[in-house]
Amino acid sequence: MLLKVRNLSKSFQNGTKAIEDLSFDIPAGKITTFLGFNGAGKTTSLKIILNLLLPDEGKIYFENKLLKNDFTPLLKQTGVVLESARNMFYALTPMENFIYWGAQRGLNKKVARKNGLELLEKFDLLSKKDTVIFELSRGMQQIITICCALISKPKFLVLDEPTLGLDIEAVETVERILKTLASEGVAILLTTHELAFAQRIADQILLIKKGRLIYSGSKADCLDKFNQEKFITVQFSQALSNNQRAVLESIAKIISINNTTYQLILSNRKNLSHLLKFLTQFKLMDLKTKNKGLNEVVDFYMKGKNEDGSIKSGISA
Ligand SMILES: Nc1ncnc2c1ncn2[C@@H]1O[C@H](COP(=O)(O)OP(=O)(O)OP(=O)(O)O)[C@@H](O)[C@H]1O
Repeated sequence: MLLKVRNLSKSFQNGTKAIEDLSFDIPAGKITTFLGFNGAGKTTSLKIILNLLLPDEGKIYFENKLLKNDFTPLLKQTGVVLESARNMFYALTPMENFIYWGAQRGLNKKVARKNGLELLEKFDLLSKKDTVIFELSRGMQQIITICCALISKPKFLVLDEPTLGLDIEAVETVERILKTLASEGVAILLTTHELAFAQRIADQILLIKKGRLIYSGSKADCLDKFNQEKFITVQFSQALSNNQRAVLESIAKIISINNTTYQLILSNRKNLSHLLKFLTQFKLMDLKTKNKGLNEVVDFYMKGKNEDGSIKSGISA
């Protein structure tokens, strides 16, 4: 495991308990997405990991070594993109920024230039190497920010709200870049409020509520467990008889009927073949199934409700 966080807690002087007893792992080659409402404790956690803030309690292990007072082994291998404009010098070109940020990381000009050129080429921005940052689009600026964070080829990349203010195309580019980096073995930890982006990009999810971790695990497991119940909408060509309805009800729960359209919940996947067999005797006008996404998962945990407003399914955190 690249990074292990154990029992992290932090309160501020004004009495705010920002995080409490957080434990999680950040593996290499995966994108871990930190989700939670404003004030949940995401930035505080990132700051502690980056040694910008001291925890009251807790331990951090990097490559299985406990970091005590010296975070250098972690910081040397970490690139950071914070949610602000302070990641770059806007009056300088990408190449000048690479040389500056490279020097901060102990790289000489030649190596910084070489690494910078490689990154620009990889992310299709070679033609902008000598354009001042001010003159680049917001999306390009964000890519250059990520390149600056990657200048010394770190194993770990931390990004706070990397898609904030970006248009769809730029979000897609950031997504492609982060997925490429993860496939090359970089461990990525990012915060985001954009759940559709998180759903596309996350391998792992950390869900934090009022400073406490309420879900930690793979996105696939999380969605799979959450989708044990299948939501199915069937439109028949004509209304069902009472008998037919009773048979349908013995297979799936009918949650609403609108003319010939039935909304069903199938809580047991074994009943799927029974349902399909039942449906083959009818002329169907439409059939839809809907999987719950991360937005429903977050709603369930954060607001305590699920799709139909009740709390009756989900996973235990
Ligand atoms: N320096 C500080 N002094 C006092 N309280 C703070 C300080 N920094 C953060 N907090 C409080 O700690 C809690 C967690 O804040 P944090 O910034 O970590 O949340 P967040 O999840 O990153 O929120 P956002 O999504 O808005 O960035 C909040 O209640 C916040 O007001």
